[in-house]
Amino acid sequence: MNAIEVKDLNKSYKNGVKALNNFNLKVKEGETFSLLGENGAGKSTLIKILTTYLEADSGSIKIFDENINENPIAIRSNIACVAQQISIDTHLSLEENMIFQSRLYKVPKDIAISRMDKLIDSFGLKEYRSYPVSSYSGGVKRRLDIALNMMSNPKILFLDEPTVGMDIKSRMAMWDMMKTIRSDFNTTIFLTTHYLEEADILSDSICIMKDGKEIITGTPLELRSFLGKDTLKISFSKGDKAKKYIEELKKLHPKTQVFLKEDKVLIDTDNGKFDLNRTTRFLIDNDIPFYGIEIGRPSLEDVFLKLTDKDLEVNN
Ligand SMILES: Nc1ncnc2c1ncn2[C@@H]1O[C@H](COP(=O)(O)OP(=O)(O)OP(=O)(O)O)[C@@H](O)[C@H]1O
Repeated sequence: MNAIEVKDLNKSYKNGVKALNNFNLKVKEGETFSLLGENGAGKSTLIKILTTYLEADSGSIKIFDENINENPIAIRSNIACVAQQISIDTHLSLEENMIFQSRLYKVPKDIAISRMDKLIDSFGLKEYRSYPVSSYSGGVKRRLDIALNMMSNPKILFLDEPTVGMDIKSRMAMWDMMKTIRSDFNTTIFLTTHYLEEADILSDSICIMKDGKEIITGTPLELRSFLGKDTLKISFSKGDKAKKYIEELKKLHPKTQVFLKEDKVLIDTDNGKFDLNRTTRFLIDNDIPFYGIEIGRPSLEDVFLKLTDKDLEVNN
């Protein structure tokens, strides 16, 4: 079943900006879905519409097969949205916040207590249970905020850039938490992030959007294979050495893209193994002092940069 199904969604603001332009999307139940796009692509507008804070101009949205406009109150009780600004009361402890939240959602007391225990246990938050939330770091506060939002047992959890500005240790703790939400609670996660590595690690599906349109949706593997090519990477001791030899490498690979990235020359290739062999031979035969040569698959970042390139036509 689809948790979310969006068809031909349009939204323009009063200033004339068309934030969503015939946007389409499907998110499957139980998956972790990441929405990627440059600043201004329309991600926040979409989340605001999906969480019923904003109305679209046209198009349709179904959340678990229910039309969002027909019963927004029922929809709201099935979703939770954690924005970048935390909603947890920092004067209270996590436990006090959770009990308060359960009352807001009219969760019976015994269910609320067992749910709270399970959440605290699953997320490894015991040490943060009883002290005021204000006593913890920003990264911990954000994890507590997510735990709090899980008290209503949402079917879909929207996370808007949950790790922005965090150090790597806090980000990894947050990733563990998201993996636990998926595995222990079967909650569908709808994530926006600017960190491609994060989307790659966590997502079942990724949608890249640009100018209010979906450009591509697929698994991280499918997106990577979109470029369909290997990249040959030749490392030099310094950037100026790479610069010195790039012209010769361009002559060896006249039909593909050969470009400089710091102290490396990168070459797109359709036949990695063949080009690896002949390029290595060329470097050795011509006494070119390289450090190393390797072939690799394009990263998600390569795909993202290619697809969101300002000069690229969007054909949907
Ligand atoms: N309230 C508003 N009034 C007018 N224009 C708006 C409003 N909110 C957003 N926009 C415009 O709509 C477009 C999409 O904005 P949106 O915030 O949805 O993008 P985003 O992908 O979330 O960007 P970011 O990654 O920077 O948060 C942008 O051009 C933005 O300037």
